[in-house]
Amino acid sequence: MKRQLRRWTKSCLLPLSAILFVCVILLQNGFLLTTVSFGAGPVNDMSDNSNKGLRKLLEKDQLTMEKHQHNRSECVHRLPGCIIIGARKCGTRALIEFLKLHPQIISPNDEVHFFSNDTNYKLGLEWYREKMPPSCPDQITIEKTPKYFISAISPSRIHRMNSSIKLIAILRHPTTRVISDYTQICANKQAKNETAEPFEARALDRQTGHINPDYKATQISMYYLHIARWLQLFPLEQLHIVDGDNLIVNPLEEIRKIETFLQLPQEVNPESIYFNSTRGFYCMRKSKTGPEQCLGVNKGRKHVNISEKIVSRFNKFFRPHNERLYKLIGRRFSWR
Ligand SMILES: Nc1ncnc2c1ncn2[C@@H]1O[C@H](COP(=O)(O)OS(=O)(=O)O)[C@@H](OP(=O)(O)O)[C@H]1O
Repeated sequence: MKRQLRRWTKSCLLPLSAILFVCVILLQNGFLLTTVSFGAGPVNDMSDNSNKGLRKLLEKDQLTMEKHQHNRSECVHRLPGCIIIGARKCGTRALIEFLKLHPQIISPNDEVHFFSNDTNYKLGLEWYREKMPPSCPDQITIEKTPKYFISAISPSRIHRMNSSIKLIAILRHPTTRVISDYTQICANKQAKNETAEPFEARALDRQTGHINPDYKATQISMYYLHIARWLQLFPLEQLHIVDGDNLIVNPLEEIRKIETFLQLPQEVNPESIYFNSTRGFYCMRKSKTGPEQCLGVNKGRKHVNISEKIVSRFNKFFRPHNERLYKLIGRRFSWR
């Protein structure tokens, strides 16, 4: 019996180890193939994403590239078909960068300040057109200058250029916007080794302690006043308002609404927008081989500390302005 068992073990052990060996080789090859086919490019950079996401992105990019191929001579400098008018510190940069992920959206890298700046405006529309990157026939050029939002002269100048142009405004909680604005002023002062005046000195009336309505940052957040000026010339259907607070937490939702507004197909690939936990914001990957890109450190700064008492005074101050805005645009925001 013992001898029989030993003979059986001997005869089985050899084929079993051979099978095991082959399995290990196959497994190794399978693993290597996976790494090679999805591993090209900056996989190591994409800490927040899986290989599956990258594969989808590569496939979609390929299809999109084929669909939007153009003869170079058709692509020329064109005036914008849409302008992001502001408001400052509401997420205008993030918005345009996300929109540029769409193959049919093209935009200059810098703010042009054409309609809000008399010196630039005097240079004429040809100067402005040249500032736009070349766009192909199925593309729309979008320019963004947050200053237009508050500039009294910009709506009529834009209207004169193109009365059917599409406009995008982005708004966020008005008090948060004021604090973000003041935080930026402090950071700019600090960079020059200077100190900014205390927030209270700028934002509150020295005698009464009430909100100072003449403080520029407060004025910008009185959205009703500015939007009303735009709507004197442009119909509401031509103005899309982005929820800047939602853009921070759900950028794709806001981008989809803009694709609809601009009558573009939904082609911003969800895999190209992802949350970067180190930055605490959504970042993007602009091309299949490009690295991940987050906005600069001047976006998403830690806000200066403003007391609860002053914050609630601001919230109360903005309430009637917000209500007037809701009535004007037929839509509410969840600003408390
Ligand atoms: N994805 C992403 N990454 C970084 N920052 C983001 C993003 N989405 C929205 N935001 C918010 O954008 C705010 C800055 O707004 P703007 O770009 O309009 O500022 S500026 O007026 O052009 O200086 C900035 O405001 P602060 O947080 O107050 O700095 C951000 O909150």
